[in-house]
Amino acid sequence: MIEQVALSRNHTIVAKVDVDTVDIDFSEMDVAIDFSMPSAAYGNLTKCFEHGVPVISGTTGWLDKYDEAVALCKENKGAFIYASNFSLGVNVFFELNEYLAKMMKNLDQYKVSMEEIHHTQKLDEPSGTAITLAEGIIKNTNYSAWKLENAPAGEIPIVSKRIGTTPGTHSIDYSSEVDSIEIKHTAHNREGFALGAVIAAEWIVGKTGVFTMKDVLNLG
Ligand SMILES: NC(=O)C1=CN([C@@H]2O[C@H](COP(=O)(O)OP(=O)(O)OC[C@H]3O[C@@H](n4cnc5c(N)ncnc54)[C@H](O)[C@@H]3O)[C@@H](O)[C@H]2O)C=CC1
Ligand SMILES: O=C(O)C1=N[C@H](C(=O)O)C[C@H](O)C1
Repeated sequence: MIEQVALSRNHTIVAKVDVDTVDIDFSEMDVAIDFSMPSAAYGNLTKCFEHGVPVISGTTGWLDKYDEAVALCKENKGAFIYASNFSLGVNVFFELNEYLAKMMKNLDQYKVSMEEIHHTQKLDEPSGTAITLAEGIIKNTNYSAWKLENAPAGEIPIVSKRIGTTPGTHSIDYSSEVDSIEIKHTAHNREGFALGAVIAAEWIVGKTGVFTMKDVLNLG
């Protein structure tokens, strides 16, 4: 999908890398896009930084090494964007989530919960997007952590479901005894993720530093 979107925007694919690729020619690359596997992402980023190639990273499930990746990028005067979700709609949804969380902060009668639904091939749970959403709530409320399923008071419960070929659905619910407020993002297909990643790749060429999709999309 990334290749298709990149070609449609008049880019050239100079290398395609998979698990069995032995030699990579970095010489013609303006930018690399990594959507691989949790266990592979950090190694792939490292190689790109060492070769002075900016990286757009969409792989989830490797963030225990995010700080190391940032340090390595800076050390090599490289350029780097990680996003748990590159779709334009989800990046607006991230902002909406934080805005709603700020308003709900002092309304103790509402309890928050989150649900994410993805295809059955997905390796990680909860989704990277759900973790970003939970972090957005934690930053703006008195919730201290998130937990899969049964969370104790003060932590955000996340329910992960794996159903068929679902591209990615995330919903956040604040419920009280008398009513509920729900916000939800539904990806209709995977094209939005690829388009956002290619837009980020176009944006980062020629820049040095560690950025986010908020920078790319100029979202306030
Ligand atoms: N940030 C975002 O917007 C999105 C993130 N993702 C994430 O991207 C990752 C990949 O997801 P999918 O495309 O659904 O998985 P997939 O399984 O369809 O594709 C992953 C590919 O990576 C390859 N691979 C394995 N080891 C590799 C290595 N060492 N170097 C390079 N490639 C390697 C696999 O052979 C496979 O072709 C997951 O972590 C997923 O959560 C997926 C969609 C959107
Ligand atoms: O694995 C996927 O498919 C997706 N992964 C990302 C995530 O973990 O949040 C983004 C999107 O939801 C699709």
